[in-house]
Amino acid sequence: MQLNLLVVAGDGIGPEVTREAIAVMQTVMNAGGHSLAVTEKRIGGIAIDTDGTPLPQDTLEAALASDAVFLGAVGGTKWNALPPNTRPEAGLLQLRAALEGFANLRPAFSIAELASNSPLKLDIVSGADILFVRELLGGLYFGAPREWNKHTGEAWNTMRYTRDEIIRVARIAFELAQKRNKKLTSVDKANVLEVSQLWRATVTEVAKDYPDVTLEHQLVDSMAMLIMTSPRNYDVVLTENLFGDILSDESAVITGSLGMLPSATIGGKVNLYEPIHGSAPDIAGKSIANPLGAILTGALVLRHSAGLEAEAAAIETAVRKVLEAGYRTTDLARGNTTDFKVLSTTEIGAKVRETVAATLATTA
Ligand SMILES: NC(=O)c1ccc[n+]([C@@H]2O[C@H](COP(=O)([O-])OP(=O)(O)OC[C@H]3O[C@@H](n4cnc5c(N)ncnc54)[C@H](O)[C@@H]3O)[C@@H](O)[C@H]2O)c1
Ligand SMILES: CC(C)[C@H](C(=O)O)[C@@H](O)C(=O)O
Ligand SMILES: [Mg+2]
Repeated sequence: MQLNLLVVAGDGIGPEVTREAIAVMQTVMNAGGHSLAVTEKRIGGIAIDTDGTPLPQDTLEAALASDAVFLGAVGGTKWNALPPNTRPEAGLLQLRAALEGFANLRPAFSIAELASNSPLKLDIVSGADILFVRELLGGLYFGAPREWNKHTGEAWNTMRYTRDEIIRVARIAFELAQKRNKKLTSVDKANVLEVSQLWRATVTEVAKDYPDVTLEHQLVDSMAMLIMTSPRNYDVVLTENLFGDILSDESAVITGSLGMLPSATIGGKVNLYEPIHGSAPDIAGKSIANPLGAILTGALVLRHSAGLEAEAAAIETAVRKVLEAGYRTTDLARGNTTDFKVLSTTEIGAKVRETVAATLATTA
């Protein structure tokens, strides 16, 4: 098969980690007689600098014409003073809205080889495997009115959801729970917010169609604590947009680094794939960024947009084998340094490619 992938690498470490992810995908697809046709376009700060807008029209058109979109990261200190609607991040939000994907799947898992990387105790993280389903097109991110009134010194945003927006993302979460451990935890703030009361009532109603899935509701503040104290209690976790943004970064603590976690956004016209981390201005340009989250995002592209399950699994296995062999990026290099070898972004990417190629050659 041929997959037409639009790559928008963006800013900071975005291009560094994206390069490695695409190279791994190319290796795997070529080995299986498939082809990955890559088109590259600008988004974010780099697009502001060259085109005067964070989402140029030709990027948007190429995205809508592609089979899938892969985004590295956007943003950086250079553009921090801009108002929200012209910042690099606005380009990403416009792209998400245009592609219409509303279910952002964010796995957060413990990897045995990295368990000692987590500040959490081994017996707490070991075996944890959570799938966040984060609603991506609603809530405070897109609700109107929104404004910072400089004259009155007031600012406001609107957390808004419709019943239909909640139903469609809840259905995806329940269907995923059916294929996993049949447990769904819905996160809200229903003790304070009307929008959360609607969320809870609607999810409870949708649950009637999925009697094999156990539904529980959890308030977001206590959930932030429970995810750290008992991550193994959770299977699929359904959240509105902002709660999912926060809880998924927090859950990177289970894995040991924000640089490890992938995401896939489904349900719209074209799927969008992004590692969950940002442009990491503090480490950009040093070739020390961890590309494994981006590489695992590549596995999600193959699984959800190319139907290549075995190839996706081969990438995930290769990442584990590279860690098992003791290779680490700087963010993962905690503990006794004689136990592992620290590699650069490009070096660890090459290790994943070698490993996946060797695995595919033996299984061919
Ligand atoms: N999808 C995206 O494009 C996206 C996501 C999050 C943040 N951002 C943007 O990124 C910029 C920086 O935000 P931030 O600093 O709050 O978050 P960040 O995710 O960029 O970085 C947080 C911390 O994690 C580290 N980190 C992140 N990814 C890493 C990786 N792959 N390897 C090693 N270490 C890694 C960074 O060095 C930093 O110390 C902001 O402009 C923000 O808006 C973009
Ligand atoms: C950059 C920003 C718009 C984005 C978000 O808040 O969704 C990021 O934090 C993420 O997690 O993908
Ligand atoms: Mg985030």
